[in-house]
Amino acid sequence: MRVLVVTAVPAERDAVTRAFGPDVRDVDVVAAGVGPAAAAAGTATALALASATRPYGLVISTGIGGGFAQVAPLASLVVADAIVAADLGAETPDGYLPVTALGFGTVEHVPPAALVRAVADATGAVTGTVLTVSTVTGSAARAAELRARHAYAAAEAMEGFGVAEAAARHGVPVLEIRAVSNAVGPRDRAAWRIGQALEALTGAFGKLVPVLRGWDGNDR
Ligand SMILES: O=C(O)c1cccc(C(=O)CC[C@H]2O[C@@H](n3cnc4c(=O)[nH]cnc43)[C@H](O)[C@@H]2O)c1
Repeated sequence: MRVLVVTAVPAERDAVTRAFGPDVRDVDVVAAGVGPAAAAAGTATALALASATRPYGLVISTGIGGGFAQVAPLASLVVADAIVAADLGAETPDGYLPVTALGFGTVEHVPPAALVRAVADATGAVTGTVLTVSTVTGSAARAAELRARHAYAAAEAMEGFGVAEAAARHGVPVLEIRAVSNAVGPRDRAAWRIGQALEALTGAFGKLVPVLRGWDGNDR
């Protein structure tokens, strides 16, 4: 099965490809850019091009991400059992409403449960909701607001929902795997551990190859 791995930046792409030996041929890794729009555009382009020759059987959104400290500490791994757009909606006097409450589109994509379990078992990743935002959370109040709205939120990043939307448009299942570089909350760049997170990403993908090869595409 052909697999497309989508990261935001080249450093994440390189961390993934470092995990692969010369025998790994059916995995393509692209750095599509930061944020949901760039991720969706890059993923949709790659899927469309491949559909004319050898379509992809799976898309994986991956990279560094913020961890909700209660469940995902620094350098830990998170695999999404739900990929949720956390700021796609409207601000109202009664609080935030997702676009689904306004009668539009979707705010959640659900990866194949059997594959999520296999990835978690193989990598030791925590399983939970990964939130996609367009603005990195920068305060404890915002982190608490997100956790109150998404009780199973484990991580926050900026690309997963965009990748998942493109994958859904092409009928391809999606995963999101994040390596925690920082805690979701007050902005403290000195506390970010991007290098350690990239090392964890390489370690995770080194363990994923047999899982991906063994997955038959069924969600059970
Ligand atoms: O606060 C800052 O100045 C700052 C310092 C370093 C990186 C950033 C980013 O905006 C990184 C966004 C990039 O990395 C992913 N990412 C990593 N941690 C988080 C997070 O806590 N919330 C959302 N996204 C995060 C994201 O997927 C982007 O690709 C800012």
